[in-house]
Amino acid sequence: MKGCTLSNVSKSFNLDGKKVRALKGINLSIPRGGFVSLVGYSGCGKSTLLKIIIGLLPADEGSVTFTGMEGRSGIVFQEPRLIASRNVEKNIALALRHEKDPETRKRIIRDILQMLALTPFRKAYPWQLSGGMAQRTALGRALCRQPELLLMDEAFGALDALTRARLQDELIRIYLKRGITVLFVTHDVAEAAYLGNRVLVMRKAQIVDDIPVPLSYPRSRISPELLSIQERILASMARNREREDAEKYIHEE
Ligand SMILES: Nc1ncnc2c1ncn2[C@@H]1O[C@H](COP(=O)(O)OP(=O)(O)OP(=O)(O)O)[C@@H](O)[C@H]1O
Repeated sequence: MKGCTLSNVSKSFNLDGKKVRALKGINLSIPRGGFVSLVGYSGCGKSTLLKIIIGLLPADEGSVTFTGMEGRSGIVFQEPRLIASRNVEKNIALALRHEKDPETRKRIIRDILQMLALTPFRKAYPWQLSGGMAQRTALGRALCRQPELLLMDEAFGALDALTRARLQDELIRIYLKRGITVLFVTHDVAEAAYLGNRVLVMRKAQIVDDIPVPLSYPRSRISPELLSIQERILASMARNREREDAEKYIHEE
């Protein structure tokens, strides 16, 4: 299968002298061209998983391999992380430092600005942008290196509902147009179901459920099919939360 495969990936951290297990024997296949959403309660290991895939953190055990892909990845975080002294265009250009040809660089930046409706704001500085524009700039910075795999870590989590809905639709448009592969971490079950063609549920360092979303794009946010998938995700998370509470209770006793 073409795509990104995680085999038996584990990761622990030391926190105040205690070992915290962030990932435990993760096995996961993200097919090329897939849109995978990942949900789970805070601290279950979602961000660690993304950081290992993109190479920001090494795994303690296991491997990440790309088949039929070169492995070019881009990541967008919850906060846009823009450089305050650089305007939109220059923030995006930073990701293109490796591109030696100035004409190619200009063309890529122009296309990205246009695609994300940022052209009129290309000279604006981060403090002059709305939250949505700043996040679109961060998305532009990730996209200009033409990633095959786009990793999104609660990327729309800080936006108001309307801006968030708009950016979700923009992301679907880009996903369909560019044929990229997306791994999208979110706390929002409705967002996970609306965007993904598969929703993974994580609990305590492990993936415990894999729920397909067999609906074509564009989707209705309120179709009975989508709502029933949301119910299924919520039920899976609630089941896992109950198990967690029961384990805590047994432990405390
Ligand atoms: N650099 C670090 N040092 C120590 N512990 C860490 C570090 N990074 C993560 N952890 C721990 O690893 C676990 C998983 O963290 P991670 O950030 O992956 O969770 P998450 O599911 O993304 O949480 P959230 O939804 O709140 O962002 C947590 O218990 C966290 O405290």
